[in-house]
Amino acid sequence: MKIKVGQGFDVHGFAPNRPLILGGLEIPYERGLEGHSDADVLLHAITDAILGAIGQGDIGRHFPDTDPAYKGADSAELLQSVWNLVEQAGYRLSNLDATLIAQKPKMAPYIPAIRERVAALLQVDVDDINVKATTTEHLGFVGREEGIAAMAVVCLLRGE
Ligand SMILES: Nc1ccn([C@@H]2O[C@H](COP(=O)(O)O)[C@@H](O)[C@H]2O)c(=O)n1
Ligand SMILES: C[C@@]1(CO)OP(=O)(O)OP(=O)(O)OC[C@H]1O
Repeated sequence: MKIKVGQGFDVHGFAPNRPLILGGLEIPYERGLEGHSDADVLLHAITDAILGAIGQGDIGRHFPDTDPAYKGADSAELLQSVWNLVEQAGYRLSNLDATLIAQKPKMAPYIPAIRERVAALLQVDVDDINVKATTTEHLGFVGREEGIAAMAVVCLLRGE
């Protein structure tokens, strides 16, 4: 059996008058994240982890932030198009683990729905998806509530 592992990391700064989109869901909060797309920092980290696992570079190579086609893009659609590459290459998901690094908002109430949403986007078992959150104990840009970071690790399998 072939095993491939990839990791992803992304950061977006907060901006006023934007919805906060995380894991493909709108999270109730007073500010959203700035970006060329919908700025879904969690799905961007997951997308980069998947691209890393299959040796296909990064999200910016596939969907450049200079391309007007991706202005306001739905990051869920970007993730699904990258997942198609995984399936075409004959890989399936072993498991995916992601961390949201946010001082605010409190993510715990939304984590189950985000897990379900990510599993649905990839058409995988929700048990193979884990999403968690941590603060930085008020330290650094996250601690100053200037933005949100996300990390993800994915493990893909091919063959028996
Ligand atoms: N934005 C966040 C950050 C954290 N949580 C939950 O709180 C727990 C404690 O976080 P610490 O950073 O103080 O270790 C963490 O394990 C998460 O369950 C959260 O819901 N939203
Ligand atoms: C998703 C893309 C493309 O719209 O734009 P952003 O929303 O700015 O996100 P980022 O994580 O900076 O990089 C990937 C981009 O190419």
